[in-house]
Amino acid sequence: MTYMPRFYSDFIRLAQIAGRHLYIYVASSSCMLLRATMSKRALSPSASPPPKRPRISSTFRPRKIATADAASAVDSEPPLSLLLETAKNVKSKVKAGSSVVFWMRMGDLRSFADNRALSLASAHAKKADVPLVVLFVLSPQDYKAHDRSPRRIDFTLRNLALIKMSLEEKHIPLHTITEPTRRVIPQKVVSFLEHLDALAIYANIEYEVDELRRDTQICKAAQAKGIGAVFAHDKCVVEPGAVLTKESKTYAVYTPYQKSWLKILNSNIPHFLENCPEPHPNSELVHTMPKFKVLFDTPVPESVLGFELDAADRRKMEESQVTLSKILQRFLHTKSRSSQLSAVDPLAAGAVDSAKQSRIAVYDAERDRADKDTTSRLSPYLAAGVISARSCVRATMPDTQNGAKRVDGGRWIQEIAWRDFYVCILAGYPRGPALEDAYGEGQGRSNPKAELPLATVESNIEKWKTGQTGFPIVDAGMRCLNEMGYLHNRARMICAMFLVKDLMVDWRIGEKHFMEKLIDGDLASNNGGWQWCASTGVDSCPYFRIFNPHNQSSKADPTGDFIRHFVPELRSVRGPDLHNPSASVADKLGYPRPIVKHEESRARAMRRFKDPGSP
Ligand SMILES: Cc1cc2nc3c(=O)[nH]c(=O)nc-3n(C[C@H](O)[C@H](O)[C@H](O)COP(=O)(O)OP(=O)(O)OC[C@H]3O[C@@H](n4cnc5c(N)ncnc54)[C@H](O)[C@@H]3O)c2cc1C
Repeated sequence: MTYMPRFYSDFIRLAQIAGRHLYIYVASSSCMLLRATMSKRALSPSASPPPKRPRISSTFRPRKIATADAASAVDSEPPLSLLLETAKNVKSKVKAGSSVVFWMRMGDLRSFADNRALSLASAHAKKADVPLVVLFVLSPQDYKAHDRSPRRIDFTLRNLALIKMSLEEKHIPLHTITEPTRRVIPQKVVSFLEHLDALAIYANIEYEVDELRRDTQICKAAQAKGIGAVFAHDKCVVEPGAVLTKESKTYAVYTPYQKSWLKILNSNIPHFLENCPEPHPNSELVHTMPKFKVLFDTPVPESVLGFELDAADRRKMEESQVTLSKILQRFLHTKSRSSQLSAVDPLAAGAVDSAKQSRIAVYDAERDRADKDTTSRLSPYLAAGVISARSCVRATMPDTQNGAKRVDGGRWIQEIAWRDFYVCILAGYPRGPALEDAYGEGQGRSNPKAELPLATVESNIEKWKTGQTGFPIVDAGMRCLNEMGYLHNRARMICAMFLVKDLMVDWRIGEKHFMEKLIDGDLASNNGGWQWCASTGVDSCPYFRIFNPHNQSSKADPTGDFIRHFVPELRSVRGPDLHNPSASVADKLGYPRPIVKHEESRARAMRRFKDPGSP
């Protein structure tokens, strides 16, 4: 029996307006969480009273694991193919209309640069000489189904508020709907299209199963009413379906995928790296048309019920205004600094330019260090679509204007390809790739009851979540995640593998916890990352590769600064003790002793992998 993963129910660049820079939310010095660039939260300038905030029904229980029936339904009708087929299949004649609607989603929060569906919608509106309207649907049930973190929701709202203002400079309204019952979203959207007498709706594709099915429904309903529906690929550099094996299948192994990805990308750079034009402004007359005028007045809500930030998180939000391109430029042109932990302000003063020693130039050698700013820290922006993956790749091609149009495929570009890879896996194997359950079906990985009482397992999970395991690198990582909503990749791997292999806990528990905390939470990457660590996913780490947290600690944090920052109990400790404190040091400093013995748990994991069901 194969494991069926979750049933996928499912900062801002405001680049330039009228010659002035708009700003993005950025990771502040204390937190990846972002604060509005204004003294007060950047909300719609509207004077309208805030709309009633809908509740998520307490009876709403999203189905997390596919049933066999649901899985075979997904297999027989792959949702992405279904949507693409439906979108092609225009049966009725597209009627005349008086607007074009672009439906912005959580993953394409950019109103100016490089948004494919937005550009297409704008071109259509201009050609038809009708106004362009931007729609955003807030769906708390979908957020619950996807374990969205309040941080990610808050980030979305703050970005939306700024996008609304920037679009208004072009006389384009952004209308926000909050819909508490997700199953009615298709009819709500189609009614909105009818109300606006829309010619067509445009959106970038969301690759999760429920979202694809929802879009297929909308597509059919819109077409039946003579409204065009266009869904564009925008999330990836090379879209799902473009990189296939010789047998026309989605790759399940990264290395050949990445080679093929690079070849295909280089074979048609103008297409894959197209810089989609900004939307054209609407005529100012749109403000005099009652149907459109009211849309300018819809405020962006300040929060979504059930996803409010707690007071501590709110306090951590700090102001910071920078252009997003600056973060990227720093990564491309300045040296990494040990004064810069992986989660502090990516734009703190003191960066030093260097062509040979820039962070991207030494990325291959340094990327696993969590005690320096070795990586780009663009993931929150990429996950929210504030920056496109295309533009990240373009930025590494400085000679493009001079005619050298090749992507070099260096290590950092390979990470962007990993992101694409996981999206392809989600789209190509929506019920999950046919992989063996690492511990054997029915062994109850969330409760390895053969050995441990449930209470012990639950207590271990709690200690892992709160960073009280007695393994400094794991605790630093988990506390960083909790405090910042962001974690360095190597630290994610160490924490994840510890949960799965040392504590023998079902990786899905960790996957959910990460999603609920991360500001860059993304189903494809998070699920892929977790399955990699659990040795269950595509091209995952071999089961016998079990990180020793102490050894990993000295590699990921050779200076010890990362641990000392996030585990204040150990701030006075120097040398190897920091990575593996003795019982007497731990007791003296009030730091917990290790909750498991790594060598024993390693041996147990090996036994269980080789012989699922063994104690
Ligand atoms: C258990 C686990 C969970 C993860 N969950 C997420 C998640 O929810 N969202 C998310 O964006 N990434 C996730 N990752 C991947 C990775 O940890 C982050 O993308 C990375 O740490 C972001 O930091 P950065 O922007 O500085 O990355 P850089 O090293 O600068 O890489 C550039 C970009 O490439 C992409 N990327 C890099 N590594 C990976 C990877 N292993 N898989 C997929 N894409 C990658 C990201 O978009 C990243 O921003 C997870 C990894 C693990 C092991």
